[in-house]
Amino acid sequence: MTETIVELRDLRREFVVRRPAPQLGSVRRLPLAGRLRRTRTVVAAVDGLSFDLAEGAAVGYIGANGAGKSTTIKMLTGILVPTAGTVRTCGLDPVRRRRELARQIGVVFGQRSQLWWDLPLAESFRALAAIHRLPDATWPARRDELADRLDLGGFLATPVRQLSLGQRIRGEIAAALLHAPRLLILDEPTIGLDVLSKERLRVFLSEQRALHGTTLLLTTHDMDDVQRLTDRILVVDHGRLVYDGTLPELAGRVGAERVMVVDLVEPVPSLGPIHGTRSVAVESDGLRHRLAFTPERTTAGAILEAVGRRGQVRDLAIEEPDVEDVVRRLYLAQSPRVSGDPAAPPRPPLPA
Ligand SMILES: Nc1ncnc2c1ncn2[C@@H]1O[C@H](COP(=O)(O)OP(=O)(O)OP(=O)(O)O)[C@@H](O)[C@H]1O
Repeated sequence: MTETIVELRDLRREFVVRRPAPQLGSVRRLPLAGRLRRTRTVVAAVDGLSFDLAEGAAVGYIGANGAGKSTTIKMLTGILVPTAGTVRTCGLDPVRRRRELARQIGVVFGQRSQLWWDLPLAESFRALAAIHRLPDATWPARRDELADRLDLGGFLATPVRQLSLGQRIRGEIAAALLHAPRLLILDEPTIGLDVLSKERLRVFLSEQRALHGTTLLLTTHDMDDVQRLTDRILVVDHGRLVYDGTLPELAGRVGAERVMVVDLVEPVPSLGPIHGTRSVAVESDGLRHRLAFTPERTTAGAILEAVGRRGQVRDLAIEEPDVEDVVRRLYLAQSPRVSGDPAAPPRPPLPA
């Protein structure tokens, strides 16, 4: 049976903020503070989250800026104490058993470093091996494997402050994996990386998962990361879970369309109505047609057959829905507060 590696129940974390204007999110007013008469408000950064992660899963944790992703990660890893609710990571209370937990998880915050800035990368690895009490007989081989897979061999003697961003992030990931954690949490790991570095990192993470069964929890604004690395997404909005399922299911649910691009042998200015489709564009004087459709209303096969009756098809491609657009649609459908009513209660989550 698959083990549950992360378990959240009604998890809540509040922050007290002082500002004059009412804000988005779940807000409870406290008495006015001092003579400045500034309003003290309590913001629920995480507002009653419940979900489980199964060991071996790869999960994208996504949401807009300020949705509560980092706050959740901090509670999962024992950095922040929850205001209410419970969290268990690897079966442990992350705050009370933070040290024990540290041996079972690896965490990478894209914008913060766990490496020693002035030490060569190799020395950081040595220090981490000592902290995790890794046996001398095994950890150097693990380091070498990671250095090889992450292309770090040439930088082991370089002080961390002299590494490029991409080299440092690879170093951070090697450091987080040195002790072979069961759970790897990545908070915006590819932020600021160029296209090639992002791609290399994704290949590496997929390999690690396949080789070691490492559970992956990823927060990112990069939807390519989500698409390439995860098989389940959790979408959070104002500290609440608004979707739990797969990306294709979500695309279907919010009515996101696929687009069939058909190239014809001879130009046809208009294909006329084709059941279940909408003409998005006619290009190259009628040689290329773009037809939007949802899998609920018709199939690619049926469209192709209908197009074939109107002209000879030379080539075709199907463009999947833009993931950013899918998530944007979910946000708009889900949260009336996004469209300007701060007091409106959030709608219940879409069922998975
Ligand atoms: N220490 C803090 N004090 C006050 N408010 C905080 C604090 N940390 C977070 N918040 C607030 O809690 C909310 C959630 O923040 P959080 O950093 O978890 O969001 P996020 O989803 O990780 O955003 P981003 O994608 O921008 O990193 C925000 O409104 C933020 O301003």
